[in-house]
Amino acid sequence: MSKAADIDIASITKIYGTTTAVDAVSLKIRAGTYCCLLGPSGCGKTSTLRMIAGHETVSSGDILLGTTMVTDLPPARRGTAMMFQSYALFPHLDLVDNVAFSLKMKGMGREERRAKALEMLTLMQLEPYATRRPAQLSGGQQQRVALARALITDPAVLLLDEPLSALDPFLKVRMRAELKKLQTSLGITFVHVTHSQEEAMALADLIVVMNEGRIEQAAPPRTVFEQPATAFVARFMGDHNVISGRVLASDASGQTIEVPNGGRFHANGPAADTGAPADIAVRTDRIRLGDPIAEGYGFQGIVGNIEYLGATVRLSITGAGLDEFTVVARDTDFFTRQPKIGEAVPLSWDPGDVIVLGRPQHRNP
Ligand SMILES: Nc1ncnc2c1ncn2[C@@H]1O[C@H](COP(=O)(O)OP(=O)(O)OP(=O)(O)O)[C@@H](O)[C@H]1O
Repeated sequence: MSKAADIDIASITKIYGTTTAVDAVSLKIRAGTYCCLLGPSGCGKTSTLRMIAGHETVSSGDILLGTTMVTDLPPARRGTAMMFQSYALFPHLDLVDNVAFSLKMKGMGREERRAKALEMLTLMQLEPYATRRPAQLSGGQQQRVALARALITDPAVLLLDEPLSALDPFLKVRMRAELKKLQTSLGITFVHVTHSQEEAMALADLIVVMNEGRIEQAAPPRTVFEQPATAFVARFMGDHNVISGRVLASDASGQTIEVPNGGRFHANGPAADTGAPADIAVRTDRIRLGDPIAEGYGFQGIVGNIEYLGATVRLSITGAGLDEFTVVARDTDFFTRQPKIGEAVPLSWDPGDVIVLGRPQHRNP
């Protein structure tokens, strides 16, 4: 296999007609990283991937792979390979010829390319099916053929566009583990587009959260989850309550934030201008039910809905001027108190559990 390569994306923009799909995105992906581009539909993640692959031209900006400027190189000369969402297998060719196809395009002789393809099929545990056609395979097996076909070109970077989306939930989890194992054993850089938080958390060393053509945060999964940089990231990753309001008062020790219908909350951290918009987040599993409330670090909420989930119970709460507020209580904590729908309950959290959210940073450090 080729040596893994750093990817250095310098302020790439993609404009389609009047739509700016990718807006001056800069990103460094270290060699050997499993990177997930994560975001809602239309945020620009596929366009970013396709520009790295060379299937889409950049409107401006540059892409460096290792020490090579690849911005204007055709896909086959970049050292990248792409695995498509639909797998794009040739229905009339057997697996060996499907996998060997790109070697044929490069002019490699029949025996040599078939031998290499068989080697790759063996790596993917598909050797017993080598003479079958794609339609005679399961979804998971077809996906492995598509992987074999991408990897046979010996790429430094594998680009994957929603590779698991066609699989049923059970297979998805199994193939996810196989992808991670493959990336670790090959040691090459994977860039994987997904809209699933769970998939990105399970796979990535580096999660790049995108929104409206920009990067909201690029960091390891634990950082993205525990220290979401922006309200968008906190909401998109889930399991956080975002409290949005304006700074009522502020000093060196923190801010008091007022929400539209009068609730007031405290956040430790840097001072901010009075009247400025301010967002904080508190994880849904960090809220205590029934304890005394330290002023500004909780409120009296009304239980709107209760969902029993087994190990935890999810409560939807209204009150204190907040539109949406969720508490995920451990089953034992919930059943000790057993609040009912419509009941007022004290909800509280520790000052250390407040995350002060900032503005999008657009690049990773
Ligand atoms: N060929 C195109 N022509 C015009 N607009 C396009 C084209 N491709 C993408 N777009 C637009 O660019 C924006 C970003 O699209 P992109 O496919 O990169 O997003 P995405 O995050 O991958 O979305 P999805 O998850 O739905 O695939 C969208 O508004 C989309 O409609």
